[in-house]
Amino acid sequence: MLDIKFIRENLDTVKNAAKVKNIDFNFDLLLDLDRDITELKGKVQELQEKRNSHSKKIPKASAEERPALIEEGRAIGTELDAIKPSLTEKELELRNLLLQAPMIPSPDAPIGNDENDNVEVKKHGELPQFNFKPLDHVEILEKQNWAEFEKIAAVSGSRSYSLRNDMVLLEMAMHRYALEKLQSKGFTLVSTPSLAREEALVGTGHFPTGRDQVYYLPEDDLYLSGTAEVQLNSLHSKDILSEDKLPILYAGYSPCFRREAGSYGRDVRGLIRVHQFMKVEQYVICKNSPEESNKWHKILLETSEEIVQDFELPYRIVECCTGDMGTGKVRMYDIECWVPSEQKYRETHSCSQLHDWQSRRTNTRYRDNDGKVQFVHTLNNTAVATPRTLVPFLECHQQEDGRVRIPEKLRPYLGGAEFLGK
Ligand SMILES: Nc1ncnc2c1ncn2[C@@H]1O[C@H](COS(=O)(=O)NC(=O)[C@@H](N)CO)[C@@H](O)[C@H]1O
Repeated sequence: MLDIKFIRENLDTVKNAAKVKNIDFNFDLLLDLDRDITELKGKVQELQEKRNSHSKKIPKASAEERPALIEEGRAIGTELDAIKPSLTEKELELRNLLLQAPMIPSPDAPIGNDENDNVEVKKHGELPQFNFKPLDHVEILEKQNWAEFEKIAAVSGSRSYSLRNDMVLLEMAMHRYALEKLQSKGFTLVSTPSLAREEALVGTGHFPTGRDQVYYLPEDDLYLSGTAEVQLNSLHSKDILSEDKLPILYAGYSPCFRREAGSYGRDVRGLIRVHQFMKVEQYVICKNSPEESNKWHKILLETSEEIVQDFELPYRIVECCTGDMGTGKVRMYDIECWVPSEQKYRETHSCSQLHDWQSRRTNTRYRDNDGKVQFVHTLNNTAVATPRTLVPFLECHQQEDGRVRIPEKLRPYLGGAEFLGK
């Protein structure tokens, strides 16, 4: 969320942010509301002062003056009561609008419309060359009895899957590997619920615009979050942390749920786009400094690169353009891993810095060493998300005999096995 003062004083900058992010935002309505609220607050203040000075006269007044004075005081109170509901309504309307105002993107972020305008900034790893006809990930899974789709779809609906046998162990090995790596880098491991209250989804920026992507449980007024970022981002809501406690590094581990509304027909086969998946999430709260945010953005990205390299997957990094990064982001990189059956790179990680856009929503602050209270900066990145990561993994490591080679770094988590499958 932006500071309304910032918008008043930098209207062109904020209008440009909406333009380059293709966000249709009604600044005139926002500023009209802002003006109305300022006027109404002025009126309330004036009436309260009038009522205070007025009420002081009553004890000193004579018996015949008193009834008129009391009546006038009552009239002021009635006028005040008449203003408050519309002031409250306009303040709520302004807040809801402010929640949709776009964060200013980094001047270094590429300007563009959508993912086609994302810029490739790095490529790593040789693409696999097969001297046999490679299978796609669904064929590998079915050949090895490593997953089931049809029967579970009859039970759980579309975009569901169940992993079986060694695939369950491989998925856990990937998460265990990522969690241990993050722990070794000083991250606090946190298993989080997927259930979340509305304000936690507002806190990350998933609400108000992304409601249609989130499962809702009306009886309990709870939501199923699509990422542990939601829970981690509200853990310190309303806190005033001390600077020496920063940065806070969390590795969140949770089931993630997504409705994938609007993705009808996309990636309907297999494990790329499902309704429920597991993710290890890197999440950082740091001090209010663009340099500090850039430093952690780089660390988070490099950590995920290490994991992808340890999985021996060819990948590229793209910097997301302004039209693809979303409302709250300052800067965002995706890691995309090579999927042979599609002959293209597919997103497996998303690494973002948001400065104080989220912390203004959760009111997460810190007292700096000069005693000044400031909003923190937040960042997040995927460490590993399955089953999507299994797709490049199975396809790139498949052998002609149908087995799948296990990269050296993962073998200790799979009883030392060099291959899975028969
Ligand atoms: N519907 C889905 N099915 C399977 N995997 C998914 C799905 N949606 C996202 N993912 C995985 O989760 C990763 C992170 O999702 S994200 O929305 O891009 N980003 C976040 O959630 C951030 N909190 C960083 O993790 C994606 O890169 C992808 O690997």
